[in-house]
Parts: sequence; C-alpha cells; structure tokens
Amino acid sequence: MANIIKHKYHITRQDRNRQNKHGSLVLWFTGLSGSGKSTIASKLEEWLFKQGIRVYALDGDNIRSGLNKGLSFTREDRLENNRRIAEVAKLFMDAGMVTITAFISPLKEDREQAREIIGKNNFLEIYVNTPLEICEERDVKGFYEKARAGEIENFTGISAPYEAPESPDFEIRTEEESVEESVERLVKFLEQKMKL
Ligand SMILES: Nc1ncnc2c1ncn2[C@@H]1O[C@H](COP(=O)(O)OS(=O)(=O)O)[C@@H](OP(=O)(O)O)[C@H]1O
Ligand SMILES: Nc1ncnc2c1ncn2[C@@H]1O[C@H](COP(=O)(O)OP(=O)(O)O)[C@@H](O)[C@H]1O
Repeated sequence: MANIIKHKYHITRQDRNRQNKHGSLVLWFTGLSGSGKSTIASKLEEWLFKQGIRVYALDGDNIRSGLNKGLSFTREDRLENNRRIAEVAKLFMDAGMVTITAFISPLKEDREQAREIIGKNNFLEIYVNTPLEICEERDVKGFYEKARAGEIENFTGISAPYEAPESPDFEIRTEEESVEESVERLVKFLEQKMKL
C-alpha cells in the first residue's frame, strides 16, 4: 500500500468485549436464495438483542442496496461483494458485535476468502441446507420462475453454481425443523463457542 501509514488506536477488541461482557465473532450464513438465511438470521438477531447482547445482521438490504450498489451477479462481482462484506463484518466484530451475515456466498472461494479476512478462529460457517426444489417451490420473490424463463441470468442454482460447504460449523435443514428450533439450536451452539 503506497503512502498509507496506520495510526495505532488503543482501545482493542478485547477491551470492548470486556465492557460488553461477551465476546464477538462472525456467524457467516450461506445457502441458496429462499433457503431461509434472512428469516433465521433475523430471528437469531432478535433473540440475542433481547438478551442484551450487542448484535448486528448484515443482509442484502443494507449491503447490496448501499455499499455494494452497482455490483452484479457475475463471478467476479460476487467475489468482490463477498470480500467487502467480510471486511465490514470484521470491523463490526472488532467493534465488539456478534455479527451475522446472510448472503448466498455461493462458492467455496467466497467463503474461504471471508474466513481468511475475518480469521479462522472468529468465523463460523452456518449452512442453511434447503434443497433447490424447496427453494423453488417457495419462490419467495418470484425470481426462480423468472430465472427458469431466462429473464434473470446467472441465477444461483439455475444458471450459476452453488457449492455446498463440505464441513460447515453448523447445518440447518429447514424442511426438518422450524425457525424457532433452528434458533434454539444456534443459541446453544453459540453458548458453547463463546462467552455470551
Ligand atoms: N442472479 C442472481 N442470483 C442469485 N440471487 C440473485 C440474483 N439476482 C438477484 N438476486 C437476489 O440477490 C440476493 C443474493 O445476493 P447476495 O449478495 O447474497 O449474493 S452473492 O453472495 O453475491 O452470490 C438474493 O437474495 P436472497 O434471496 O436473500 O438470497 C436474490 O434475491
Ligand atoms: N424452517 C424454516 N426456516 C427458515 N425459513 C423457512 C422455514 N420454513 C419455511 N421458511 C420460509 O422460507 C422462506 C425463506 O426466505 P428467506 O429467509 O428470505 O431466504 P433467503 O434469505 O435464504 O433468501 C421464508 O418465506 C420463510 O418463511
């Protein structure tokens, strides 16, 4: 980096964690469109917030319509989308938040890049494993129908790939459990992973 000299600030993530009385990390949700990422992430955020935990969820609404406005769904832009999300998630984590991200992050390279930026000890991969047929049946936004009709190109699962995580830290099968059950399991998992 040319002519950039970092100023050393003195309040550390550990100082913030101590003040908050809980740790901070990133819960990185991945899954197809309509798999349930936003629904579960939002309920988890609500649950943690009500417990007094500092939590923030990054989702399409606050990223693709703001910071990442202008990025498309080509491979190159998705990788860049996920890179910026990971950098933002890292800042939130450093600020002491339990940080939740809910993006498709379709390829292993998207998630590996995020893990590298955030740091492997702070990164939990949460795979919302809902079969394509079910996502398509739900078709929450009507995008699958459009993608099948060729009206949306590079649509994940239809005309662009999704690589399922091989060994996620946590897996959710939404055809087998309710949102409430997933959140309950996630909270127990988090309690084991960090001091909440
Ligand atoms: N071509 C294509 N493929 C997949 N998804 C599409 C596409 N075009 C628009 N959308 C809508 O954008 C949401 C996915 O954006 P993400 O930022 O999560 O995607 S990615 O991680 O960069 O792959 C996704 O939202 P979710 O349904 O919340 O996953 C879609 O509603
Ligand atoms: N067990 C479940 N967990 C999560 N979502 C579910 C479940 N069962 C049905 N759904 C529905 O599936 C849809 C998932 O949509 P959404 O959360 O927007 O997915 P994504 O963010 O992955 O695109 C919602 O309409 C939700 O109500």
